[in-house]
Amino acid sequence: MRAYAPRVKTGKTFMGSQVAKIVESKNSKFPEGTYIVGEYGWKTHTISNGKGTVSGLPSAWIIPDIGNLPHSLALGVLGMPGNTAYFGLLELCQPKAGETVIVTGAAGAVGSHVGQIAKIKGCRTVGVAGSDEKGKWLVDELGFDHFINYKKDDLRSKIKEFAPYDCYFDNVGGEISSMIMAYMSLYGRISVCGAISGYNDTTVPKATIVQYPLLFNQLRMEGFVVQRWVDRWFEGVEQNKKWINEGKLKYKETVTHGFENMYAAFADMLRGGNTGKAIVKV
Ligand SMILES: NC(=O)C1=CN([C@@H]2O[C@H](COP(=O)(O)OP(=O)(O)OC[C@H]3O[C@@H](n4cnc5c(N)ncnc54)[C@H](OP(=O)(O)O)[C@@H]3O)[C@@H](O)[C@H]2O)C=CC1
Ligand SMILES: CCCCC/C=C\CC(=O)/C=C/C=C/C=C\[C@@H](O)CCCC(=O)O
Repeated sequence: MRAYAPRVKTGKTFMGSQVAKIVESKNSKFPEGTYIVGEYGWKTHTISNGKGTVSGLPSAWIIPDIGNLPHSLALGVLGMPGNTAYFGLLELCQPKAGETVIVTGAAGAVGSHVGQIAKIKGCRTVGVAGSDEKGKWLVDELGFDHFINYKKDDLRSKIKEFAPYDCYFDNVGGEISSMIMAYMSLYGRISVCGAISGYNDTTVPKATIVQYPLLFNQLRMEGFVVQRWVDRWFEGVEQNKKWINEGKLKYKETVTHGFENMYAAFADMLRGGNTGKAIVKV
């Protein structure tokens, strides 16, 4: 992925987070047998001094008591993507009951979670994703009110049909986002989470002007990286766990088996092959 390439030099381990079991320890804070989340990259085994990583997240962190839920959720709905949805939506968009929230990348780990939090908060929710199968899951199982298939539908007319939007949670950037911004309400809020539509671009794309809607509708647009809320990390995890246990928050994992299939799983995720969180089980 070209956008990330400057952070990953040739010959270095590729970035990634993992759930791991501690098999041997000389650190009493991380006893043998405990399950942790660590940002160790694409590895089968890691030797760690237990200190934080460059990202500033509380890495490695011991997975809190999650009852019978699978440990892999600490990579998704009970981990970094879950907190991205929780803080990125609630802090930046501040959705209120009765408002309309639109989210792109809606069937992914972050997007599917964002739409459900919006529903929990009493909002009308519109999801944008790349297949009708994903749309069916969003509407029939997760309770989204509307779905737009950006690969098939007449995008602008669909965006217009469900408008205006009080909140836009942007996972993809690019032209879809420019279009959505043209259909926001007065004082709408945009949380810029990601720009996956451009991560593999080889040239700097030309952009549609977003200043007009920002100006005339007096929108607020703010980017974030989830590390911003590192001090409140376990607030997010605990709240998401509570919603799962109350049956208000559902999740899906797309699981690939085998370390040797890591690259294929990663490339497939970029092409939209995953629904919910993409996991590789080693
Ligand atoms: N700011 C932050 O702190 C964080 C940001 N992120 C960002 O959030 C976004 C979602 O991450 P995550 O939930 O983990 O990933 P996802 O699980 O959503 O997987 C990526 C999805 O993106 C969609 N996609 C791929 N290419 C395009 C495109 N050209 N246009 C529209 N959609 C596309 C695909 O679904 P489809 O079938 O719908 O095309 C694919 O399944 C990413 O941009 C990621 O970088 C993630 C974590 C933290
Ligand atoms: C450097 C250019 C990147 C281009 C995309 C930028 C932002 C979007 C994005 O994907 C942000 C991701 C943020 C990730 C945050 C944390 C991870 O690095 C560590 C996760 C550790 C964990 O507990 O899971």
